[in-house]
Amino acid sequence: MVMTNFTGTGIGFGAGIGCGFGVGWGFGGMPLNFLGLGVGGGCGVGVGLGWGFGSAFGSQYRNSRVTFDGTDFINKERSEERDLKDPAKVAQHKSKQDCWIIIHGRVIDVTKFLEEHPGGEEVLIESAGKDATKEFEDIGHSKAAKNYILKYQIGYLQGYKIQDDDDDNLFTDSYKEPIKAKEIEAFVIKLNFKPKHLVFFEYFVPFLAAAFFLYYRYLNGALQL
Ligand code: HEM
Repeated sequence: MVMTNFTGTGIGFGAGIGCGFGVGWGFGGMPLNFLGLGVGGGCGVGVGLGWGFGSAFGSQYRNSRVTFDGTDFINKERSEERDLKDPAKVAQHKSKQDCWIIIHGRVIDVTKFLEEHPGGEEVLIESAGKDATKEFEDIGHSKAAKNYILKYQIGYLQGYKIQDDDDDNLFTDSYKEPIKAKEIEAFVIKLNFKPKHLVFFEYFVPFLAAAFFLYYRYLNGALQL
């Protein structure tokens, strides 16, 4: 789970004066956004429910699934698994129920991809637990196939040497700068970043609006006495 800032229209409880506009602090945006600050229109004096106009700023709950450099990281735990794999350990995953293969030094868990593979599951199972770089390249797989490799990659093979003759940038570039778990964490932390002025809007302005409203009610009462 990560928190991100959002902007969007929203519904909020707002204090309105007369038949005019009021400032509200409530829910904004979809889905599951909260603490939004919006401007709402409402009739009458008092606290009412108003539809937000314009922009609302706030915090948003979102799933921790992030896409980075073309790769989906389902969650933090999975990104931490992107470590170096011992070849002996890889070799143990050689069944249909648990099928890992190595392509260009990347360890890929293709168990969930077996049925989806256009070339059939048999060829993948035959190479299970082993390096299938040659077989993979012999077919002349497309860029889409290489993206699948990034998607299902769970780590790198221990002791694998970066090869200068990798002829595809998709792989060569990533080898030179493999994505490490720490970088992913930093990426997520950046998503959390909330500018100071948003904090001001979220907390100070609603209290200010409430204070104005109470002052207005107080003046009204005082004048009637
Ligand atoms: C042992 C290694 C592999 C062999 C021998 C192999 C074999 C094949 C063959 C024969 C085809 C052609 C099917 C056809 O056109 O009828 C194919 C297509 C395909 N394979 Fe593989 N494959 C291997 C590994 C992989 C891996 C690891 C992935 C991705 C994780 C993958 C993804 C694809 C995709 C997406 C296609 C569709 C055509 C394309 O986009 O290139 N394959 N494969």
